[in-house]
This record gives sequence, structure tokens and C-alpha cells, in this order.
Amino acid sequence: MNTKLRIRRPDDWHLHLRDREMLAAVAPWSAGLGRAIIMPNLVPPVVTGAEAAAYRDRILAALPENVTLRPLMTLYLTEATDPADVLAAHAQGIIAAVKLYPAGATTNSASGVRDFDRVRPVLEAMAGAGIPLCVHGEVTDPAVDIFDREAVFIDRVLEPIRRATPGLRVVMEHVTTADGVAYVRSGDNIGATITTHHLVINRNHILVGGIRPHYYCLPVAKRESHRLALVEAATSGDPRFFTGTDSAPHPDRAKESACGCAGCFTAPNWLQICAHVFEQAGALDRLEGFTSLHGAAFYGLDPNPDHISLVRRDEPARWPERITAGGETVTVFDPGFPVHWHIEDDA
Ligand SMILES: NC(=O)N[C@@H](CC(=O)O)C(=O)O
Ligand SMILES: [Zn+2]
Ligand SMILES: [Zn+2]
Repeated sequence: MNTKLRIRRPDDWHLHLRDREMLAAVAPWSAGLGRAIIMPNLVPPVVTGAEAAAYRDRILAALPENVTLRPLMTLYLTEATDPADVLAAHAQGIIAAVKLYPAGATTNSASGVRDFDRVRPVLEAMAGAGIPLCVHGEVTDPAVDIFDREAVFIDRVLEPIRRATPGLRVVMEHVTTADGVAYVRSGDNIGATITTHHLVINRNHILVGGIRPHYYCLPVAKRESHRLALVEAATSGDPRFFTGTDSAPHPDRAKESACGCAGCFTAPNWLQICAHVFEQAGALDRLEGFTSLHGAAFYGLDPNPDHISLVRRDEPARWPERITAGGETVTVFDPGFPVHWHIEDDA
């Protein structure tokens, strides 16, 4: 039997589109979105309003014609960021948010923040203007176990920042722990994105039976009890939790390596997989909130005006195992089970 679910066109509140050949190869896979928050961790990073405007133009040029995707740009916060530039870029509609990477926490984060006191004037300006701060929430202290870095970040960095900057709107990006979920639920002016892959894999998927580089991302997937907390949060209907795929393409050569880099490429199949997760949780009626309503509300935007349909069919949905980008291949995230949800664009 076919089941059809019609929902507002989804948005993605955490997306890596990269640049040059990779941008050209991956952008069409996100063309069905309404809006996407575009991450600024290019090499070199997108630091100024002018750089964000130029990057937005490169993204628009890489998209097929007549697509709906509206890229919402972000600035990469550095210790040298000028509050006036952030405010001007926001006032001109160039940026929707600012991204905080603790220096060294993840891919291309070397220019991130080491001393959080040095960005206080920017954060205060953002709080005053209502500009959200998107946070990669992991400490980089080598003494902290990698599986504890999100929980420790909340106590050592995030809570002090939020106390010192009342009114600052914060998105805890790609939350991966029950601690993160509980923290988001405990406060005001805070939301969280949850990725599709963290809804379906736990740390065993990365390590049991051999090292699976295509399941390695940051924050690293945690134990099963945390995955269950993420599924509960995503499917609960709580508007503080919304989709951020963190689709993060890397060449297979860079992932299948003695020191493989972090990131899962989920743009081609994240929505189909999300429908599966919500179906399994008996929460299909809450899928639209998670993919299409809660994030827009957090960012003060209306839902997209148009709709798509998700149709459950007996035959599994298909997507390529890998795509090519320039001379490289990029492996598409494999959920490890058949997914029967297919997308139909109603636009
Ligand atoms: N999530 C990842 O594992 N990687 C992201 C960076 C990030 O979002 O932390 C990337 O840019 O590759
Ligand atoms: Zn991150
Ligand atoms: Zn990311």
C-alpha cells in the first residue's frame, strides 16, 4: 500500500556546499530545499560580509535554473571579527547567522576562536540585533575524551557565554548527546539542529567489524542511549529541535585514509531517511515540524509557501552510491537499511 505525506517544502539549517568543483557537484543535490544555512568553513573561511556575498553568488551560479533553494549565509567568527561588519552584513540581508568554531574542533576550524573573551563585543552586538550564533559545541582540550567533548563544552564554554550575553540566540549545531538535548530543553533563546546520520548511527557503526570512514563525522556518533535521546527529541514535536543535515562532502580519497577526515554526505537521501526514522517512531505527523516549520520559526521566517510529498512505496528508494566531483568520488551516506520513502516535488 502506498502512503502519501504532503509537507511544506523542507529547509536545511546546517549545510556544507563547499566551493569550486565540489560546489558544482553537490549543489544540485540540495536544489529541492527551500532555504539552507550555508556553513562558512571554506579554505580560507568566509569571514567578512563581502566574502559571504561573493560566496552566495557562487552558490547561486552553481544551482540549476528555476530552483527554489535560497542560501542563507553565515560568517565564520574569528577573534578579529569586526562587530560593525557583522551588523552591516545582517542589516543588508547578506547573512542570517554567525558560526562559532572552537579553534581546531573540526574540519577547517584553524581560524576559529581560542579565547572566548575576545569575541564578547561581537556576541553582544549580535544579541542586540537578534542575530543567531550557530555553535560547533565541542571542547578541543586534548585531556577531554572525544566522546565527552560536547557535554564538557556545555559547562565550560556554552553556559558561560550565554550567561555573559543575555538575549543571545544560540543554535547548538548537530547535537549528539542526551546532555545536549537536556541543555537545549532547559533554556530560552536556544535551539538545536539534529543531523539525519546521528538519528540512525551510533558509535558501533563506525567501529564494529572494521573501521567505516564514511560513518566518521564530528561530533562523533555516541553510544546508543544518546542516539535514542536524539530520536526522542526530533520526533517529540518540540520546536527547539530542527533539521540540520550537516551534509559534509569530502573526496573518498580524504576519508579512506590512515587519517580520514570527518563528515557524512547526506544531501541525496537525508529526507527519505528522516521519513523512515519518524515512521519507525510512530511520529510521521511530526515530521513536517522537524523538517519544515521549527527551524524557520527559530530564525523568524515563515514556512516555505509550497509543498512536497513523501510517498511510501514497496520498492526501496534509490540514490547513487557515490557521485563524482572534479576528478574525485564522494560516497553518499548509507543508512544500512532499505528506505521506502520517495520524494515527489509538488511545486
Ligand atoms: N561535521 C563534520 O564532520 N564535518 C564538517 C564540519 C562540521 O560541521 O563540524 C565538515 O565541514 O566537513
Ligand atoms: Zn560542526
Ligand atoms: Zn557542519
